[in-house]
Amino acid sequence: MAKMAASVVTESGEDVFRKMFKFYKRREPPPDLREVIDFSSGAASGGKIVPFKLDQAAVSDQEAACVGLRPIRDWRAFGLQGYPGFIFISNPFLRGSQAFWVRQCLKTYSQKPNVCNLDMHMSPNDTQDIWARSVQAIRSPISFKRQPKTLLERLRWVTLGYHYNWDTKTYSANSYTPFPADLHMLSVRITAACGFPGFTSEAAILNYYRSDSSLGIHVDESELDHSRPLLSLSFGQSAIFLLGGPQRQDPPTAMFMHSGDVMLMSGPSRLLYHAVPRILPAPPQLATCLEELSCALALQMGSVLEPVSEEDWDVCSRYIQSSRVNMTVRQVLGPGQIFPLQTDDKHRMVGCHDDANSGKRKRTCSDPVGTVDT
Ligand SMILES: O=C(O)CCC(=O)C(=O)O
Ligand SMILES: [Fe+2]
Repeated sequence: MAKMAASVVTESGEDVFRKMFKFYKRREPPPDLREVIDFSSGAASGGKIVPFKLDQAAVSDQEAACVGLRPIRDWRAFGLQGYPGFIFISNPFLRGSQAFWVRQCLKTYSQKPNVCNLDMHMSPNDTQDIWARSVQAIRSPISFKRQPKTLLERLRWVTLGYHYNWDTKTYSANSYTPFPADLHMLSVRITAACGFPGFTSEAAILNYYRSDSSLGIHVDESELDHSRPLLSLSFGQSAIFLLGGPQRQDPPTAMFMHSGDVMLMSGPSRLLYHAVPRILPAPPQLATCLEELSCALALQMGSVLEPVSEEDWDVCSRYIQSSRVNMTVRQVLGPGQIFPLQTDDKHRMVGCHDDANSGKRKRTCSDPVGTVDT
């Protein structure tokens, strides 16, 4: 791979990013993962991982605990040489608190008025309560073998706040529902600790990955204010994340994202191309931590976390045994900024959610630049 990354376009004329995407997506023979950076262990860093200095005074221990985070001084935060503005925090969550956020992603944020992929071809009545319509089947011992799939198993994306329009690749004032207060609070605390006070969570895209899902090469540029960071939170199974350059064909760096890991793309890294070619089982030492997600958590006064019932956790833990959920939280508008009357096509996101199993793209992806061969 190192040899391949040396030039931007290979002999076959295929760009290096696309080639690496295919390399890591490949099943047979399985790809060599030795060059994938693992922030949890420091593996394959090649000296590229550097410590990142957090603003410890920005968030008190109690404020951190209220959203399920460890004291800031205990976080393991890193930067990556060659990627100024890219910040990686290796699972800053308190033991047991990820369960709450997983439950929010599966049970709460999937509810109306939020928008999801199923709304694209089903009536609002039929997508009314994805969780309630799915739990019984998921809890039955033969559920994962059974056909047809539950709505929860068919969920691919949910949008919050300003709902991203996959066709026009824009946000608009006309398509907005209140952003969840708990997720806003989590986002504000993380971004403040990373040196970005006053972050306003205005939109989020939640991606639900099954073991054979991937996310194509794209850049998130539809937001109108790129001076605000893009915050990414991952739960469940692990993923390989490819972080590229400002040009689509620039060679990317591969890294693992495990459950609880947090990433910020800010400054010069805010508009870098990236992709998720592969979902992988959580490594054994982290898988035990996933099983422990339901352990009782001492809740602080003022905490946004609520206890997760055993029944709910039973469904969540079955789901994340084979799935990954990622939330990207975005500030769309700068202070005092408003949407232009007519949004134009320069704010485009070329991401597309591949589902290798269905052979169909779950997101409209009209720009061929964003298309990834599967
Ligand atoms: O799943 C991930 O880690 C990345 C998600 C992403 O890039 C996006 O939603 O724009
Ligand atoms: Fe993205």
